[in-house]
Amino acid sequence: MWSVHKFGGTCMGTPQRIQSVADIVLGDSSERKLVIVSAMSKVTDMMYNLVHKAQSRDDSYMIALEEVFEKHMAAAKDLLDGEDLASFLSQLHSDVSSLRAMLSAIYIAGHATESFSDFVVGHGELWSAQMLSYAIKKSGAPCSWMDTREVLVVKPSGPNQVDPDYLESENRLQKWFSRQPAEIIVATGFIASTAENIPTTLKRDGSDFSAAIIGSLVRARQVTIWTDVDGVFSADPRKVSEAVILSTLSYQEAWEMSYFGANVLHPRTIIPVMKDNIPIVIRNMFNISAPGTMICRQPANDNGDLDACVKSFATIDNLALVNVEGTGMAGVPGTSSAIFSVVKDVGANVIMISQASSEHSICFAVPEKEVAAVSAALHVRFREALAVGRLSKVEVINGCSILAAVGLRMASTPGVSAILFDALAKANINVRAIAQGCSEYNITVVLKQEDCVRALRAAHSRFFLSKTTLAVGIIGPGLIGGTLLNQLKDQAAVLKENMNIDLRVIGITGSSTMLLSDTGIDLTQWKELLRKEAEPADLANFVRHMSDNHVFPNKVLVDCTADTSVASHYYDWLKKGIHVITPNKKANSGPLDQYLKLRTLQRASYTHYFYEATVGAGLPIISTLRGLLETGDKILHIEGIFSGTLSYIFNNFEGTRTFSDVVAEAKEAGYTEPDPRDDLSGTDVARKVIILARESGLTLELSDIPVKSLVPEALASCSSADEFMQKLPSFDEDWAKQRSEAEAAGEVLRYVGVVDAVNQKGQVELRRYKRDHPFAQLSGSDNIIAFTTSRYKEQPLIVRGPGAGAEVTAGGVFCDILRLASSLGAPS
Ligand SMILES: NC(=O)C1=CN([C@@H]2O[C@H](COP(=O)(O)OP(=O)(O)OC[C@H]3O[C@@H](n4cnc5c(N)ncnc54)[C@H](O)[C@@H]3O)[C@@H](O)[C@H]2O)C=CC1
Ligand SMILES: N[C@@H](CC=O)C(=O)O
Ligand code: NA
Repeated sequence: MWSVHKFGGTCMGTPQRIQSVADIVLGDSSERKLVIVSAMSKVTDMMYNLVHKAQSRDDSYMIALEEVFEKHMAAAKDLLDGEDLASFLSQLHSDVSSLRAMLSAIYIAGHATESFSDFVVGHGELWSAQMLSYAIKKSGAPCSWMDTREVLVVKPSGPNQVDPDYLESENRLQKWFSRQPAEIIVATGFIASTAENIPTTLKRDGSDFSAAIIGSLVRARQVTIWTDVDGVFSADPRKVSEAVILSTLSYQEAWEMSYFGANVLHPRTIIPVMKDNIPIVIRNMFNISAPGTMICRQPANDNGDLDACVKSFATIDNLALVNVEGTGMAGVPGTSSAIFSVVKDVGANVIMISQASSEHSICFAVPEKEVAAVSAALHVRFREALAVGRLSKVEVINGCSILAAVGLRMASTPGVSAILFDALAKANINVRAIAQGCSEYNITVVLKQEDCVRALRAAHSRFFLSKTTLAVGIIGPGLIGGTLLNQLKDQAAVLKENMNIDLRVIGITGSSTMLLSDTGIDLTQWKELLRKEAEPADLANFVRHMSDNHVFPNKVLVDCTADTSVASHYYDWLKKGIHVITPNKKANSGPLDQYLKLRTLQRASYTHYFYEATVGAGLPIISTLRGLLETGDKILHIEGIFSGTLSYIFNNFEGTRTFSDVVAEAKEAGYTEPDPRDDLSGTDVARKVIILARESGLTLELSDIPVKSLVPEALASCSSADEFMQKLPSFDEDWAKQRSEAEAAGEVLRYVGVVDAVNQKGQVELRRYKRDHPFAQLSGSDNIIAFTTSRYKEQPLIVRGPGAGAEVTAGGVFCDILRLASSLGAPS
């Protein structure tokens, strides 16, 4: 069976590319191959220019012809050698001499007929086909070249348009094959002849049309059109960076899309293969690994998914709507015919039409540059109807664009238009007019031109992005925020590949600068970008940037600060539909009424609020507690070491080491709060106790928790964390004394927090434990949390492990992001 390939001018642009084309052809294992080629890139223009020069009596056509000759001679010398080169060059010489003679005749006459011109121009294809066939023969494969003017017969069918004569062409082709039975045939694209054997061309449809006609004549298995793009995109990639290459398209879909200027074939080129159900594949010769887009009758990826019904989106700008309105139109046959005959007389092209069934108005879109003439002509034609009020107005609305959704399977699938209009509504886009024919392949909406790209992105993302695409905004790229960004950078591709979770950080804000992106910041250089390309930080603008983004369906703000004022906004963000994730303890340990309001909103909405890292960093503390409560267990008592910093300090405050040294180490290791006094004062532990108490149903305020502070009174009023750290050594002796007293009693110091659910109390204190107590066995920044519950009564449920530090905390926040993705529908 035949396989047909077509290579355009870009693919044949240089000798190296012609060699690659030969390699591609040789790599196709089909039984027989027919390869259609265009002229080398720019050659067709050069040839038209020769004719133009000659007929305008410009004798530089001679030099221009010489350039054409040189170009092909140089390419052939690069590509071929020996006898092949010699015979190609001799043919080239003889062709150029006859061209010289013909151009000279054109020069003298000052005129070229269309067939003269077609004869000259067609040489580009004759030469490229011969060069390629020699290049293929070089490898030993049997290959002939075909001058398609000998077989392809066409007749003019309109201005700049021809129709193939299939019967005659097939007869001639069979005769040609009987003379030349080679396995590989390289044929000239674009050129053909009339029934009277006069050279002509396929006009604007060019070599793609040749490939489709010949594909149909030989009943090819497949026609592959090689170009320089990976295939057909779901939307113009210059406008929608998320656009994807479509793996399959139906003939009708390709048709619809080509109308909108998508990089697909001209509709006429599809007709010849369509009648025989021959698939056309569009592939990139510069990226052989890309599978391309297959255009065929029955697209394969029919997975029944509603979202997959729309194949692509396209837009047309610079349109105007004309609205003809009036009570006198309803039920009067001939009104629309009168309107459109006026439009036809003006020569304007109607791009869409819409009329509601009440028939009181009819509106249609025309190119903006044609609307003045259309409007003037309508006013003249309907002067009387307007004067007596049968028509109330002929209105022009300039500055419009069309957005069209194309997809064969939209037909008879309920809900597709609902999704489209919902996406537009969410992006706050006003639709001015709508049209959908009953074939249902295309839904067209007219909107304001300035809204068009936004509308395109909103609609495209709704249908093409995975449901679990999450736009992420990071607030506070400090130790935890920065580590999280790096973890996201390292894991994003894996998540996308394995779980279909697409995480895009579209904003990062610190306290002085912020970095915004509509589609996703390059995380490999976020630090550098934040330094170089950032703008002054403004939290309100940052949040607006998130909520105004209509590319991504789901958004999450991750608060990695320790700031109370940032935490005070969670309620508003959740109200806006933005999910919130945080390791910041301020919201959950702040005023009880605000906490309860936040949690009530969270419960009532489908917007999520996750905060696992607020207690025990990445350790599963909140989730464990939730699991117990939600399955009906009853919390009696929670006791533990909740501070990574204080755990580290007392685990390492041994021997000759001073207390202040160990505190400095904990700070250096990233365990402390931004201000280490929050740890030493016990406030951080008290906040965690409050968070767990409230999670367990207790209604306590932070001030209800008695706390033993380890901050010496004299240092409580230090103006900065640095001053505090500098003055801390003066208290080392007091600490050494407390430690030796405990040691003398065979005990260690441990700073613990307690939730007493039975008595509705909480407590934070420095206790002494015997050396064999589990709390005395910890190391590093370990936290240990023991849950005593109705089910875990004899032996508590214990969670233990590092409870502070950049990697484990950021990991805990990351886990919450994935928990969010999973509640949005990500696979498990
Ligand atoms: N370090 C740890 O092991 C753990 C930390 N956490 C929590 O993580 C959060 C972050 O801690 P770190 O990263 O260690 O602190 P950090 O001080 O290194 O980072 C905080 C960042 O937030 C920025 N920031 C402060 N206010 C801001 C505002 N209003 N807007 C924008 N940015 C602002 C700061 O400039 C800084 O870059 C804290 O809430 C802390 O309690 C939770 C569990 C463990
Ligand atoms: N500073 C905190 C960090 C975790 O919440 C701690 O030391 O535990
Ligand atoms: Na945790």
